[in-house]
Amino acid sequence: MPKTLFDKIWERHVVDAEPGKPALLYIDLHLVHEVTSPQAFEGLRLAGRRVRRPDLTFAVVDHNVPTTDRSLPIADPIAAEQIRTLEKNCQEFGIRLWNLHDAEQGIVHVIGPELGLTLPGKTIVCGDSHTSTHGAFGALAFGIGTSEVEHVLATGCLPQNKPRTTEVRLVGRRQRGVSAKDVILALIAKYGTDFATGTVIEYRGEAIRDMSMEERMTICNMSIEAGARAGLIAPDETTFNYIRGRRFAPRGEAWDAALRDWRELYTDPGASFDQSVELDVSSLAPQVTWGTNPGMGTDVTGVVPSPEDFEDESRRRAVERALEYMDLKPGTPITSIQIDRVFIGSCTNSRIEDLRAAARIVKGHKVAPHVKAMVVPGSGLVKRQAEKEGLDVIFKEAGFEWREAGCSMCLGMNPDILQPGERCASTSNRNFEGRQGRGGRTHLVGPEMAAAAAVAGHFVDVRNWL
Ligand SMILES: CC(C)[C@H](C(=O)O)[C@@H](O)C(=O)O
Ligand code: SF4
Repeated sequence: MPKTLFDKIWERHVVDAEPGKPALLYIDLHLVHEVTSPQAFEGLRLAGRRVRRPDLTFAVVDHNVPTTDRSLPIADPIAAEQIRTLEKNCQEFGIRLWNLHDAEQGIVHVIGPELGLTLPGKTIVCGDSHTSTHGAFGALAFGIGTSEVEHVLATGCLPQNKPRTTEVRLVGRRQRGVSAKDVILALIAKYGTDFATGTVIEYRGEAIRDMSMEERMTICNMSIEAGARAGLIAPDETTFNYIRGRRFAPRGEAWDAALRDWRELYTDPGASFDQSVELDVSSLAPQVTWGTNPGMGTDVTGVVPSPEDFEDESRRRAVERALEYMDLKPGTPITSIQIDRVFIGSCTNSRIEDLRAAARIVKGHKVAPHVKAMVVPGSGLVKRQAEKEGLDVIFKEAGFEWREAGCSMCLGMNPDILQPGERCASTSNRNFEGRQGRGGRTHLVGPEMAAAAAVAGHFVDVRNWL
Protein backbone atom coordinates (compact mmCIF):
# COMPACT_ATOMS: atom_id res chain seq x y z
CA MET A 1 0.00 0.00 0.00
CA PRO A 2 1.33 3.48 -0.84
CA LYS A 3 2.43 5.40 2.23
CA THR A 4 2.72 9.05 3.14
CA LEU A 5 5.99 10.46 4.40
CA PHE A 6 4.32 10.75 7.79
CA ASP A 7 3.33 7.04 7.78
CA LYS A 8 6.89 6.03 6.98
CA ILE A 9 8.46 8.02 9.81
CA TRP A 10 5.73 6.98 12.22
CA GLU A 11 6.10 3.27 11.48
CA ARG A 12 9.86 3.39 11.89
CA HIS A 13 9.43 4.68 15.44
CA VAL A 14 6.59 2.66 16.93
CA VAL A 15 8.09 0.62 19.76
CA ASP A 16 4.84 -0.83 20.96
CA ALA A 17 1.25 -0.62 19.76
CA GLU A 18 -1.87 -2.13 21.22
CA PRO A 19 -5.30 -1.64 19.67
CA GLY A 20 -7.26 1.17 21.32
CA LYS A 21 -4.17 2.58 23.04
CA PRO A 22 -1.71 5.28 22.05
CA ALA A 23 1.36 3.93 20.32
CA LEU A 24 4.67 4.16 22.11
CA LEU A 25 7.03 6.21 19.91
CA TYR A 26 10.81 6.15 20.08
CA ILE A 27 12.24 9.67 20.26
CA ASP A 28 15.50 10.39 18.41
CA LEU A 29 16.12 13.93 19.61
CA HIS A 30 14.89 15.80 22.67
CA LEU A 31 15.49 19.54 22.78
CA VAL A 32 15.10 21.32 26.09
CA HIS A 33 14.76 24.98 27.10
CA GLU A 34 14.59 26.82 30.39
CA VAL A 35 10.85 27.52 30.54
CA THR A 36 9.23 24.11 30.16
CA SER A 37 11.84 21.88 31.78
CA PRO A 38 12.27 22.76 35.50
CA GLN A 39 9.32 20.70 36.77
CA ALA A 40 10.25 17.80 34.49
CA PHE A 41 13.72 17.55 36.01
CA GLU A 42 12.25 17.99 39.47
CA GLY A 43 9.93 15.06 38.76
CA LEU A 44 12.90 12.87 37.82
CA ARG A 45 14.71 13.88 40.96
CA LEU A 46 11.75 13.07 43.18
CA ALA A 47 11.37 9.67 41.53
CA GLY A 48 15.10 8.99 41.78
CA ARG A 49 15.39 8.51 38.01
CA ARG A 50 18.13 9.42 35.55
CA VAL A 51 17.84 10.75 32.01
CA ARG A 52 17.64 7.67 29.82
CA ARG A 53 19.40 9.12 26.77
CA PRO A 54 21.50 12.14 27.71
CA ASP A 55 23.27 11.63 24.38
CA LEU A 56 20.01 12.42 22.52
CA THR A 57 19.07 15.33 24.78
CA PHE A 58 20.32 18.89 24.19
CA ALA A 59 19.46 22.06 26.07
CA VAL A 60 19.68 25.78 25.42
CA VAL A 61 18.59 29.00 27.12
CA ASP A 62 16.57 31.22 24.81
CA HIS A 63 13.17 32.46 26.03
CA ASN A 64 14.02 34.78 28.84
CA VAL A 65 17.65 35.62 28.21
CA PRO A 66 18.48 39.31 27.91
CA THR A 67 19.52 40.37 24.40
CA THR A 68 21.53 43.34 25.63
CA ASP A 69 24.98 43.35 27.24
CA ARG A 70 25.43 39.91 28.76
CA SER A 71 28.29 40.81 31.00
CA LEU A 72 25.69 42.44 33.26
CA PRO A 73 23.73 40.41 35.81
CA ILE A 74 20.22 39.31 34.72
CA ALA A 75 17.79 41.81 36.17
CA ASP A 76 14.63 39.69 36.21
CA PRO A 77 14.79 37.29 39.21
CA ILE A 78 12.48 34.69 37.60
CA ALA A 79 14.55 34.61 34.41
CA ALA A 80 17.78 34.40 36.39
CA GLU A 81 16.37 31.54 38.43
CA GLN A 82 15.17 29.58 35.38
CA ILE A 83 18.51 29.96 33.65
CA ARG A 84 20.39 28.89 36.76
CA THR A 85 18.04 25.95 37.22
CA LEU A 86 18.60 24.67 33.67
CA GLU A 87 22.34 24.97 34.22
CA LYS A 88 22.12 22.93 37.41
CA ASN A 89 19.82 20.34 35.89
CA CYS A 90 22.03 19.83 32.85
CA GLN A 91 25.06 19.42 35.07
CA GLU A 92 23.36 16.93 37.36
CA PHE A 93 21.81 14.86 34.56
CA GLY A 94 24.73 15.02 32.14
CA ILE A 95 23.08 17.00 29.35
CA ARG A 96 24.86 19.20 26.82
CA LEU A 97 23.76 22.79 27.38
CA TRP A 98 24.31 25.91 25.28
CA ASN A 99 24.40 28.56 27.94
CA LEU A 100 24.16 32.33 27.90
CA HIS A 101 27.80 32.89 27.00
CA ASP A 102 28.25 30.07 24.48
CA ALA A 103 28.97 31.14 20.91
CA GLU A 104 26.33 28.73 19.60
CA GLN A 105 23.55 29.79 22.00
CA GLY A 106 20.32 30.78 20.29
CA ILE A 107 16.65 30.00 19.82
CA VAL A 108 16.16 26.24 20.18
CA HIS A 109 14.50 25.95 16.74
CA VAL A 110 17.30 27.87 15.09
CA ILE A 111 20.23 26.03 16.64
CA GLY A 112 18.91 22.45 16.17
CA PRO A 113 19.01 22.70 12.36
CA GLU A 114 22.11 24.88 12.34
CA LEU A 115 24.15 22.38 14.34
CA GLY A 116 23.00 19.42 12.25
CA LEU A 117 21.04 17.86 15.12
CA THR A 118 17.84 18.12 13.11
CA LEU A 119 17.96 15.39 10.47
CA PRO A 120 15.47 13.76 8.07
CA GLY A 121 13.44 10.83 9.40
CA LYS A 122 14.03 11.64 13.06
CA THR A 123 11.35 12.01 15.70
CA ILE A 124 12.08 15.29 17.48
CA VAL A 125 10.31 16.69 20.51
CA CYS A 126 10.69 19.78 22.65
CA GLY A 127 8.54 21.42 25.29
CA ASP A 128 7.68 24.12 22.80
CA SER A 129 4.94 24.45 20.22
CA HIS A 130 7.17 25.71 17.41
CA THR A 131 9.10 22.44 17.36
CA SER A 132 7.16 22.03 14.10
CA THR A 133 9.97 24.10 12.52
CA HIS A 134 12.22 21.03 12.32
CA GLY A 135 9.67 19.30 10.07
CA ALA A 136 11.21 21.26 7.19
CA PHE A 137 13.88 18.52 7.12
CA GLY A 138 11.42 15.65 6.86
CA ALA A 139 11.59 14.98 10.60
CA LEU A 140 8.46 14.29 12.62
CA ALA A 141 8.82 17.13 15.10
CA PHE A 142 6.24 18.32 17.57
CA GLY A 143 5.82 20.24 20.79
CA ILE A 144 5.08 18.46 24.08
CA GLY A 145 3.95 19.54 27.54
CA THR A 146 6.10 19.54 30.66
CA SER A 147 4.84 16.17 31.93
CA GLU A 148 5.70 14.68 28.55
CA VAL A 149 9.13 16.30 28.77
CA GLU A 150 9.61 14.34 31.98
CA HIS A 151 8.39 11.15 30.32
CA VAL A 152 10.80 11.51 27.41
CA LEU A 153 13.69 12.39 29.71
CA ALA A 154 13.02 9.28 31.77
CA THR A 155 12.28 6.78 29.01
CA GLY A 156 13.34 8.14 25.59
CA CYS A 157 9.85 7.26 24.40
CA LEU A 158 6.47 8.95 24.24
CA PRO A 159 2.92 7.56 24.05
CA GLN A 160 1.09 9.21 21.15
CA ASN A 161 -2.19 8.75 19.34
CA LYS A 162 -1.55 8.59 15.63
CA PRO A 163 -2.55 11.98 14.21
CA ARG A 164 -4.47 12.43 10.97
CA THR A 165 -2.84 14.11 8.00
CA THR A 166 -3.39 17.28 5.95
CA GLU A 167 -1.89 17.81 2.54
CA VAL A 168 -1.09 21.43 1.72
CA ARG A 169 -0.29 21.87 -1.96
CA LEU A 170 1.60 25.07 -2.71
CA VAL A 171 1.54 25.59 -6.45
CA GLY A 172 2.91 28.27 -8.76
CA ARG A 173 5.90 30.58 -8.43
CA ARG A 174 6.13 33.50 -6.04
CA GLN A 175 6.61 37.03 -7.33
CA ARG A 176 9.69 38.93 -6.28
CA GLY A 177 9.17 40.48 -2.85
CA VAL A 178 6.82 37.72 -1.69
CA SER A 179 8.51 35.76 1.09
CA ALA A 180 7.90 32.33 2.62
CA LYS A 181 6.35 34.21 5.55
CA ASP A 182 3.83 35.76 3.17
CA VAL A 183 2.98 32.31 1.85
CA ILE A 184 2.24 30.85 5.28
CA LEU A 185 0.36 33.97 6.42
CA ALA A 186 -1.76 33.88 3.24
CA LEU A 187 -2.45 30.18 3.73
CA ILE A 188 -3.69 30.73 7.27
CA ALA A 189 -5.68 33.83 6.25
CA LYS A 190 -7.40 31.76 3.56
CA TYR A 191 -8.16 28.57 5.50
CA GLY A 192 -8.21 29.79 9.11
CA THR A 193 -6.28 29.07 12.28
CA ASP A 194 -7.94 25.69 12.73
CA PHE A 195 -8.01 24.06 9.30
CA ALA A 196 -5.32 21.56 10.23
CA THR A 197 -6.24 21.07 13.89
CA GLY A 198 -4.53 18.07 15.46
CA THR A 199 -3.14 16.84 12.14
CA VAL A 200 0.32 16.56 10.64
CA ILE A 201 0.62 18.78 7.58
CA GLU A 202 2.75 17.77 4.65
CA TYR A 203 3.63 20.76 2.43
CA ARG A 204 4.07 19.76 -1.18
CA GLY A 205 4.24 21.26 -4.64
CA GLU A 206 6.65 23.27 -6.75
CA ALA A 207 6.46 26.32 -4.51
CA ILE A 208 7.97 24.21 -1.71
CA ARG A 209 10.61 22.63 -3.95
CA ASP A 210 11.68 26.16 -4.96
CA MET A 211 12.27 27.20 -1.38
CA SER A 212 15.57 27.20 0.52
CA MET A 213 15.80 25.29 3.82
CA GLU A 214 15.43 28.51 5.76
CA GLU A 215 12.25 29.39 3.86
CA ARG A 216 10.89 25.89 4.44
CA MET A 217 11.56 26.31 8.17
CA THR A 218 9.52 29.53 8.16
CA ILE A 219 6.64 27.60 6.59
CA CYS A 220 6.81 24.61 8.97
CA ASN A 221 7.30 26.91 11.96
CA MET A 222 3.81 28.37 11.58
CA SER A 223 2.03 25.02 11.08
CA ILE A 224 1.02 25.45 14.71
CA GLU A 225 -0.81 28.63 13.80
CA ALA A 226 -3.02 26.50 11.55
CA GLY A 227 -3.75 24.22 14.51
CA ALA A 228 -1.46 21.41 13.31
CA ARG A 229 0.66 19.17 15.53
CA ALA A 230 3.51 19.24 13.06
CA GLY A 231 4.50 20.27 9.55
CA LEU A 232 6.54 18.09 7.21
CA ILE A 233 8.44 18.60 3.98
CA ALA A 234 10.03 15.67 2.17
CA PRO A 235 13.82 16.01 2.12
CA ASP A 236 15.56 16.60 -1.22
CA GLU A 237 18.92 17.81 -2.56
CA THR A 238 18.28 21.24 -1.00
CA THR A 239 17.94 19.52 2.38
CA PHE A 240 21.01 17.33 1.97
CA ASN A 241 23.15 20.27 0.81
CA TYR A 242 22.09 22.25 3.85
CA ILE A 243 22.95 19.44 6.28
CA ARG A 244 26.26 18.28 4.79
CA GLY A 245 29.22 19.22 6.99
CA ARG A 246 27.25 20.57 9.94
CA ARG A 247 28.66 19.90 13.37
CA PHE A 248 26.49 16.91 14.40
CA ALA A 249 25.64 15.67 10.89
CA PRO A 250 26.84 12.20 9.91
CA ARG A 251 30.21 12.03 8.12
CA GLY A 252 32.07 9.69 5.78
CA GLU A 253 30.43 6.31 5.40
CA ALA A 254 27.72 7.23 7.88
CA TRP A 255 26.82 10.16 5.62
CA ASP A 256 26.49 7.90 2.56
CA ALA A 257 24.33 5.45 4.50
CA ALA A 258 22.18 8.30 5.83
CA LEU A 259 21.69 9.70 2.33
CA ARG A 260 20.55 6.33 1.01
CA ASP A 261 18.06 6.13 3.84
CA TRP A 262 16.83 9.73 3.55
CA ARG A 263 16.12 9.28 -0.15
CA GLU A 264 13.31 6.87 0.87
CA LEU A 265 11.55 9.61 2.77
CA TYR A 266 8.79 10.81 0.47
CA THR A 267 5.07 10.25 0.03
CA ASP A 268 4.46 7.40 -2.40
CA PRO A 269 2.38 8.18 -5.48
CA GLY A 270 -1.23 7.29 -4.72
CA ALA A 271 -0.89 7.62 -0.93
CA SER A 272 -3.85 9.41 0.59
CA PHE A 273 -4.24 12.20 3.14
CA ASP A 274 -7.20 12.75 5.44
CA GLN A 275 -7.72 16.20 3.95
CA SER A 276 -6.14 18.39 1.33
CA VAL A 277 -5.99 22.13 0.57
CA GLU A 278 -4.24 24.12 -2.12
CA LEU A 279 -2.81 27.62 -2.45
CA ASP A 280 -1.59 29.20 -5.67
CA VAL A 281 1.34 31.38 -4.62
CA SER A 282 1.77 33.10 -8.00
CA SER A 283 -0.88 35.72 -7.28
CA LEU A 284 0.13 36.41 -3.68
CA ALA A 285 1.02 39.88 -2.42
CA PRO A 286 3.09 40.59 0.70
CA GLN A 287 0.93 40.04 3.78
CA VAL A 288 0.21 42.06 6.93
CA THR A 289 -1.99 40.92 9.81
CA TRP A 290 -4.46 43.47 11.12
CA GLY A 291 -6.00 41.41 13.96
CA THR A 292 -5.22 39.32 17.00
CA ASN A 293 -4.73 35.90 15.51
CA PRO A 294 -2.37 34.94 12.69
CA GLY A 295 -5.29 34.26 10.33
CA MET A 296 -6.50 37.87 10.55
CA GLY A 297 -4.36 39.17 7.76
CA THR A 298 -4.55 40.52 4.23
CA ASP A 299 -2.57 41.82 1.26
CA VAL A 300 -0.51 44.94 1.89
CA THR A 301 -2.49 46.45 -1.00
CA GLY A 302 -5.74 45.78 0.88
CA VAL A 303 -7.68 47.50 3.64
CA VAL A 304 -8.64 46.66 7.21
CA PRO A 305 -11.87 44.68 6.90
CA SER A 306 -15.16 45.48 8.54
CA PRO A 307 -16.89 43.06 10.92
CA GLU A 308 -19.80 43.30 8.44
CA ASP A 309 -17.69 41.49 5.85
CA PHE A 310 -18.07 38.27 7.85
CA GLU A 311 -21.24 36.19 7.78
CA ASP A 312 -20.66 34.15 10.87
CA GLU A 313 -21.81 35.93 14.05
CA SER A 314 -18.96 34.74 16.28
CA ARG A 315 -16.43 35.66 13.60
CA ARG A 316 -17.98 39.13 13.38
CA ARG A 317 -17.62 39.61 17.10
CA ALA A 318 -14.04 38.36 17.06
CA VAL A 319 -13.16 40.84 14.32
CA GLU A 320 -14.89 43.65 16.16
CA ARG A 321 -12.93 42.91 19.30
CA ALA A 322 -9.68 42.55 17.38
CA LEU A 323 -10.11 45.91 15.67
CA GLU A 324 -10.85 47.52 18.99
CA TYR A 325 -7.72 46.05 20.57
CA MET A 326 -5.65 46.96 17.52
CA ASP A 327 -7.22 50.44 17.37
CA LEU A 328 -7.98 50.11 13.66
CA LYS A 329 -10.93 51.39 11.64
CA PRO A 330 -12.56 49.30 8.89
CA GLY A 331 -11.57 50.47 5.42
CA THR A 332 -8.18 51.85 6.49
CA PRO A 333 -5.60 51.09 3.79
CA ILE A 334 -2.94 48.79 5.26
CA THR A 335 -0.23 51.08 3.85
CA SER A 336 -1.48 53.99 5.94
CA ILE A 337 -1.03 52.17 9.26
CA GLN A 338 1.76 53.94 11.17
CA ILE A 339 4.03 51.87 13.37
CA ASP A 340 6.11 52.64 16.48
CA ARG A 341 8.36 49.60 16.69
CA VAL A 342 9.95 47.01 14.43
CA PHE A 343 11.13 43.60 15.57
CA ILE A 344 13.14 41.44 13.20
CA GLY A 345 13.73 38.13 14.93
CA SER A 346 12.09 34.96 16.38
CA CYS A 347 12.27 31.32 15.31
CA THR A 348 10.14 32.23 12.29
CA ASN A 349 12.46 34.82 10.72
CA SER A 350 15.83 35.31 12.41
CA ARG A 351 18.13 33.21 10.23
CA ILE A 352 20.83 34.58 7.99
CA GLU A 353 18.68 34.74 4.84
CA ASP A 354 16.06 36.73 6.74
CA LEU A 355 18.70 39.20 7.90
CA ARG A 356 20.17 39.47 4.40
CA ALA A 357 16.73 40.15 2.94
CA ALA A 358 16.01 42.82 5.54
CA ALA A 359 19.47 44.41 5.14
CA ARG A 360 19.02 44.67 1.34
CA ILE A 361 15.97 46.86 1.95
CA VAL A 362 17.52 48.91 4.75
CA LYS A 363 20.86 49.60 3.07
CA GLY A 364 21.48 53.31 2.62
CA HIS A 365 18.27 54.31 4.41
CA LYS A 366 17.44 55.50 7.90
CA VAL A 367 14.83 54.23 10.32
CA ALA A 368 11.93 56.73 10.42
CA PRO A 369 12.38 59.20 13.31
CA HIS A 370 9.29 58.02 15.22
CA VAL A 371 10.21 54.31 14.97
CA LYS A 372 12.32 52.18 17.31
CA ALA A 373 13.66 49.15 15.47
CA MET A 374 15.76 46.16 16.40
CA VAL A 375 17.28 43.08 14.88
CA VAL A 376 17.71 40.02 17.08
CA PRO A 377 19.62 37.21 15.32
CA GLY A 378 18.29 33.72 16.01
CA SER A 379 21.61 32.41 17.24
CA GLY A 380 25.16 33.39 18.03
CA LEU A 381 26.26 31.74 14.79
CA VAL A 382 23.74 33.72 12.74
CA LYS A 383 24.94 36.87 14.47
CA ARG A 384 28.58 36.15 13.73
CA GLN A 385 27.84 35.30 10.09
CA ALA A 386 25.85 38.52 9.68
CA GLU A 387 28.72 40.50 11.16
CA LYS A 388 31.15 38.83 8.77
CA GLU A 389 28.95 40.02 5.90
CA GLY A 390 28.69 43.55 7.33
CA LEU A 391 24.93 43.32 7.85
CA ASP A 392 25.26 44.61 11.41
CA VAL A 393 26.84 47.80 10.07
CA ILE A 394 23.99 48.30 7.59
CA PHE A 395 21.42 47.90 10.36
CA LYS A 396 23.27 50.05 12.89
CA GLU A 397 23.95 52.85 10.41
CA ALA A 398 20.23 52.90 9.62
CA GLY A 399 19.41 53.23 13.32
CA PHE A 400 18.46 49.66 14.22
CA GLU A 401 19.60 48.12 17.48
CA TRP A 402 21.74 45.03 16.93
CA ARG A 403 21.16 42.51 19.73
CA GLU A 404 22.31 39.19 21.16
CA ALA A 405 20.44 35.99 20.23
CA GLY A 406 17.20 34.86 21.89
CA CYS A 407 13.41 34.83 21.64
CA SER A 408 13.40 38.50 22.61
CA MET A 409 10.31 40.49 21.65
CA CYS A 410 8.54 37.48 20.14
CA LEU A 411 6.91 37.06 23.53
CA GLY A 412 6.78 39.17 26.68
CA MET A 413 8.99 36.90 28.76
CA ASN A 414 12.13 39.04 28.85
CA PRO A 415 12.96 42.75 28.97
CA ASP A 416 12.19 43.28 25.25
CA ILE A 417 8.53 44.26 25.35
CA LEU A 418 6.12 46.73 23.81
CA GLN A 419 4.60 49.46 25.92
CA PRO A 420 0.78 49.55 26.12
CA GLY A 421 -0.62 50.94 22.87
CA GLU A 422 2.61 50.59 20.90
CA ARG A 423 2.22 49.23 17.39
CA CYS A 424 4.86 46.86 16.09
CA ALA A 425 5.73 45.36 12.71
CA SER A 426 7.06 41.99 13.80
CA THR A 427 8.54 39.03 11.95
CA SER A 428 7.40 36.65 14.69
CA ASN A 429 4.51 34.19 14.53
CA ARG A 430 1.87 35.22 17.07
CA ASN A 431 -0.16 38.41 17.40
CA PHE A 432 -2.40 37.51 20.33
CA GLU A 433 -3.45 40.26 22.73
CA GLY A 434 -0.50 41.12 24.94
CA ARG A 435 1.85 38.68 23.20
CA GLN A 436 4.67 41.23 22.93
CA GLY A 437 3.79 43.02 26.16
CA ARG A 438 0.55 44.11 27.78
CA GLY A 439 -1.51 46.36 25.49
CA GLY A 440 1.03 46.00 22.66
CA ARG A 441 -0.26 45.74 19.09
CA THR A 442 1.42 43.26 16.79
CA HIS A 443 1.31 43.13 13.00
CA LEU A 444 2.89 39.95 11.66
CA VAL A 445 4.95 40.45 8.49
CA GLY A 446 7.93 39.06 6.61
CA PRO A 447 11.47 40.39 7.13
CA GLU A 448 11.49 42.61 4.03
CA MET A 449 8.19 44.21 4.95
CA ALA A 450 9.42 44.79 8.51
CA ALA A 451 12.57 46.45 7.16
CA ALA A 452 10.66 48.66 4.74
CA ALA A 453 8.14 49.61 7.43
CA ALA A 454 10.99 50.66 9.71
CA VAL A 455 12.26 53.05 7.07
CA ALA A 456 8.90 54.36 5.85
CA GLY A 457 7.30 54.47 9.31
CA HIS A 458 4.24 52.64 7.92
CA PHE A 459 3.56 49.54 5.83
CA VAL A 460 4.53 49.73 2.17
CA ASP A 461 4.27 47.41 -0.80
CA VAL A 462 7.80 46.13 -0.54
CA ARG A 463 7.66 44.84 -4.14
CA ASN A 464 8.13 48.45 -5.22
CA TRP A 465 11.32 48.67 -3.18
CA LEU A 466 13.16 45.86 -4.93
C1 LIG B 1 7.27 29.20 26.33
C2 LIG B 1 6.78 28.16 25.38
C3 LIG B 1 6.04 27.11 26.14
C4 LIG B 1 5.96 28.73 24.23
C5 LIG B 1 5.50 27.69 23.22
O1 LIG B 1 5.37 26.50 23.47
O2 LIG B 1 5.23 28.03 22.10
C6 LIG B 1 6.71 29.82 23.50
O3 LIG B 1 7.82 29.36 22.81
C7 LIG B 1 5.79 30.54 22.55
O4 LIG B 1 6.15 30.75 21.40
O5 LIG B 1 4.70 30.93 22.98
S1 SF4 C 1 11.05 32.74 19.18
FE1 SF4 C 1 8.96 32.99 19.88
S2 SF4 C 1 7.79 31.37 18.96
FE2 SF4 C 1 9.93 30.84 18.80
S3 SF4 C 1 10.32 29.56 20.57
FE3 SF4 C 1 10.85 31.66 21.13
S4 SF4 C 1 9.00 32.50 22.05
FE4 SF4 C 1 8.38 30.62 20.97
